[in-house]
Amino acid sequence: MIILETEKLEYSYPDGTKAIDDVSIQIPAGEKVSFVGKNGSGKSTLFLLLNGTLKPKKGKVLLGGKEISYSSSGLLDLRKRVGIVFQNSDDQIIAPTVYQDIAFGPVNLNYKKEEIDRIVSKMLDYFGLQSLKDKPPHHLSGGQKKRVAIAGVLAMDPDVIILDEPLSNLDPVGADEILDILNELNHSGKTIIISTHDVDLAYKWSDRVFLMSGGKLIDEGSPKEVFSNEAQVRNASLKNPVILDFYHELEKRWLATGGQQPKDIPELVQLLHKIDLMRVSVGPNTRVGECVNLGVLYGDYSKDGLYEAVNSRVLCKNDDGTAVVELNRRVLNPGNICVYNMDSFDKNEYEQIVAEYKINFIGAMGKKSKERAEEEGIPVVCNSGVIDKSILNALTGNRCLILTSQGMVEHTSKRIRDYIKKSGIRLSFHPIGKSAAEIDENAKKREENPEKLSVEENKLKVSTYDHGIEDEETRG
Ligand SMILES: Nc1ncnc2c1ncn2[C@@H]1O[C@H](COP(=O)(O)OP(=O)(O)OP(=O)(O)O)[C@@H](O)[C@H]1O
Repeated sequence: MIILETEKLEYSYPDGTKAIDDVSIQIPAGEKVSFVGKNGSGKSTLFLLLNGTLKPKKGKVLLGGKEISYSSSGLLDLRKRVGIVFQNSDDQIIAPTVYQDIAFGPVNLNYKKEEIDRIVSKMLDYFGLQSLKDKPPHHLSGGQKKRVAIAGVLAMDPDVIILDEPLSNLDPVGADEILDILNELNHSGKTIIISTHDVDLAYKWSDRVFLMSGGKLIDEGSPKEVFSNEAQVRNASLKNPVILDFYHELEKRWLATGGQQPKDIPELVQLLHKIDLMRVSVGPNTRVGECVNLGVLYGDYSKDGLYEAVNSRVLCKNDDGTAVVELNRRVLNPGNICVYNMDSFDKNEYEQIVAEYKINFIGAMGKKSKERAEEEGIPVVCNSGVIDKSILNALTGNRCLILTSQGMVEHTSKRIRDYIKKSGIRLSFHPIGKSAAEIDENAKKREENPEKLSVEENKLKVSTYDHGIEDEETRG
């Protein structure tokens, strides 16, 4: 179903700058969408047109197939369904306290006081802002302000959330936290639209990419489709995702299977060629004929098992400090990955799992899971890029545990099962704890038989998002 679309949209600012030129797009409900383009390509203007802040000079904006109305009631309804988070949080946060700012939307929608309190309290909990609720928003850090701005939009329970450059000015961990939130919201059924110049983010994160240049839409499709057209990406004054550049260099040197488009590091690792000779850096005192230990190797060649390169003989040494070595393999068993739903955390169950699976690597995903893990004194060693890092750790024989929230169990399990299926590596994977196992079982059924997906199961999927606000009918 197409939730938001434009037909031949045009917009010029009063000074005559044509910011949007003949843009027709269709955004399917429930997708993660990125608009990518250099500064001034028209992304922010388009977003302001999508939520009715600007009115087009020509063309239409349609929500759920209906042209939007610019009457005050039409705009109120539109903004309830399509929320926008501005690039600069200071443009958005206007109330004297965090609480009042988050309450702003529900107050304007004339909700009853108890309903407003309930919604705001839920948002404060979800975004980890309870302790800051009475603070003036301009005293907050950039990451905290961004969370307040998103909470304020989410308080109106929109179907579509548009975020202009949501990660700009955030540190890497803060950026990962916002991405975790966006993924959770998307898994609860929300359509998430972002703008970014960060091609690596757009390539890895999105279901669909729209490429903008000079106010026009110049390409669209899956990230793999859009970023396979290097000339078009250059035309838009952008660069290729780093992972693709790196892969192309490996491909040229016959070090990786050609003609593919790895999306992340685990996918890239899977494409590495099996080689028996390797050029490596060695210490100044290493001599030809001696043996070196290279550590654990994996990738395309490890489909029949991981191996460790030990006692690899140095065949020749180069002036630049590198040497060609002959690999000597010792087969290793891959490790395993467990996924645990922190929303139904039970200390006894958790301790049993850690002991039974001999867990030695723990990652936490999502704000709430991270906080709960901290409260429980769980020794989390990884809290960003957790899925990829767990796969890479399991490949080197480690036994990993991913702590996440209920809404993310399905996504996490799917990513890991997809990796196992594509790579053929016999990593063992366990969604553990009763609720994680159930969610994974339902997801598997849906994947095997998508047409037969029952209404009940669909509902279950949406209801796994337990932080959202209630349905229309329960409002005052
Ligand atoms: N209020 C305004 N008045 C006149 N021109 C404007 C105004 N706002 C934006 N523009 C112009 O419209 C064009 C599109 O700007 P827009 O902000 O939509 O681009 P963008 O892709 O969001 O850029 P950025 O990545 O820098 O945020 C630019 O040429 C810009 O200078």
